[in-house]
Amino acid sequence: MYVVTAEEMRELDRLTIEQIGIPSLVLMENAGRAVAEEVFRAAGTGRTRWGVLVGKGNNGADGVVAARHLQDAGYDVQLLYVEDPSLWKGESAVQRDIAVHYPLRSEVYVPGAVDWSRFDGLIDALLGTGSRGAPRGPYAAIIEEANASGLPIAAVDIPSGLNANTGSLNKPCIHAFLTVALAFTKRGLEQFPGAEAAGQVIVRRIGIPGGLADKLGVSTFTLTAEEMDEKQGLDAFRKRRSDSHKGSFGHLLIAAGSRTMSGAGVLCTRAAIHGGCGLVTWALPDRISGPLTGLVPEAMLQPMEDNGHGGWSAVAAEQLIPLTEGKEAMVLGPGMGRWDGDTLWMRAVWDQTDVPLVVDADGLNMMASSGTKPWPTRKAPVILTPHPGEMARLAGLTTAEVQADRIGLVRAFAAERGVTLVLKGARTVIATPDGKVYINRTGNSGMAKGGSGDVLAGLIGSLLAQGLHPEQAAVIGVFLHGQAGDRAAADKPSYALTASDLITYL
Ligand SMILES: NC(=O)C1=CN([C@@H]2O[C@H](COP(=O)(O)OP(=O)(O)OC[C@H]3O[C@@H](n4cnc5c(N)ncnc54)[C@H](O)[C@@H]3O)[C@@H](O)[C@H]2O)[C@H](O)CC1
Ligand SMILES: [K+]
Repeated sequence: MYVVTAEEMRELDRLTIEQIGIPSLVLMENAGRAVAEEVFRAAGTGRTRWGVLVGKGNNGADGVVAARHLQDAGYDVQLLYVEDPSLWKGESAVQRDIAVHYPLRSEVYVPGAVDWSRFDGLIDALLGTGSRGAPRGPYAAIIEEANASGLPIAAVDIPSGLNANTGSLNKPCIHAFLTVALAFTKRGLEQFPGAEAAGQVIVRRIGIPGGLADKLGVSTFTLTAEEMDEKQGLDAFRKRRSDSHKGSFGHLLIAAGSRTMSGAGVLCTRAAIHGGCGLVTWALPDRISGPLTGLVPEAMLQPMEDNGHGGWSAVAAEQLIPLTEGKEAMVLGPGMGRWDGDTLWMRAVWDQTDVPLVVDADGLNMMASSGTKPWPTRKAPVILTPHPGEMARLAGLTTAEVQADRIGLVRAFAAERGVTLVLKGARTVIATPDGKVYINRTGNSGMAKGGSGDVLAGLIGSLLAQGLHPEQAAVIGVFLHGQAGDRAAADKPSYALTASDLITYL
């Protein structure tokens, strides 16, 4: 599904109206009717007294249309105009006049004077994609009162106060249980904290042709299960050739684990095996290889020169590099730890190997220690899998800055570095070097635990080793990782979910 910015949405509206010739009022009628249908679906015949909070722009006008349709369906509806509607222009004025003649009951909002107990629910039609900055004046006051009322709020297009492009919340911002996104979902509805403020997001067509988004070059997407099958080839990938042997599914090299973080290597290796690749070789410091023998019996262990403490510092890059021969991909980083000179070491591996490479955890930190200057584009593809903290170090930002506009950041970073980038966290985003961004919707808070990332790195490496394109490996890996978490969370409380469960449920 396409995910648009406020600017893209405005342009799509404009093209539909001016070039296709669908009048603005027709789009608005479709929008308001869709909102009414979804509110009716959610509230049924139990909660029938609805207040509609109406702003002065087109978002408010959509709300007036919704009010008409809800009244027709038998609801008791009251418009609350946030500003004096006699000053309104354009479509808003048209809808205001229709409301007078229909008639719909209306009043102008006076701060502190609304008896909210008259309502069973509210429709937020205050601000949409035309809003700028934090809600001001009476808009701010009515949002505060509406939130404080405790009533369920259904938002038209976006919750008022949400930054539609980044998902950050202005103060104040409506907290909705339902958001009816018009024509396309918006970036801000698909990233936290916006996704939380929006509640359930339902996208409704209003007459803007879907193909127009492609024409305009919209390149941000969410992926439904159906789209995973059809567009990302997940269905085809699941069908393993019956005349296959272990050599058919690739050989993955994993460089991971050290004395205090051996589990990262175990999880990564197990996830890789469960992800379907034919062979996995796990390179690890010699001292820990003994105790771990037999823990992952399906993998081959490659003990490396030990520094005496189960660490990697004695392993020359020249010892690791030849191990990539005959491998289809490599994962580097989970639980490796850090040591003096590790950045140069990592750079040597980067420059002198030509297998597709997944860099995670300490591998990313080694890269970050060289500063923010991009490393030369590798011959073979690279997938970086940072969490927000690692991303911050790579980009020379704070974690808060990373989280403030995840989509904008990953798109720019992936393009600049020529890598596929997986920025983890609730609603993981994946950016490709050619400027596409995918937002993942699977997964849950039970996965917010140490080890989840190691599983993801191993899984993506496994998919790369099986010959998937880096974009496909990253998108399918992230999707399946979250889906495994969702299946696990259906069987046990999310508190009790473990990274090992993710592997089981793969
Ligand atoms: N034909 C169409 O274009 C369609 C649009 N749809 C709906 O329209 C909104 C976007 O409407 P727009 O008129 O561009 O803006 P808003 O209603 O979001 O904003 C109204 C108005 O509010 C003022 N304002 C802006 N920021 C603030 C603020 N922070 N505090 C207070 N006031 C603010 C400003 O003057 C704006 O003009 C879209 O979301 C859809 O709901 C329909 O979908 C149909 C097609
Ligand atoms: K709104």
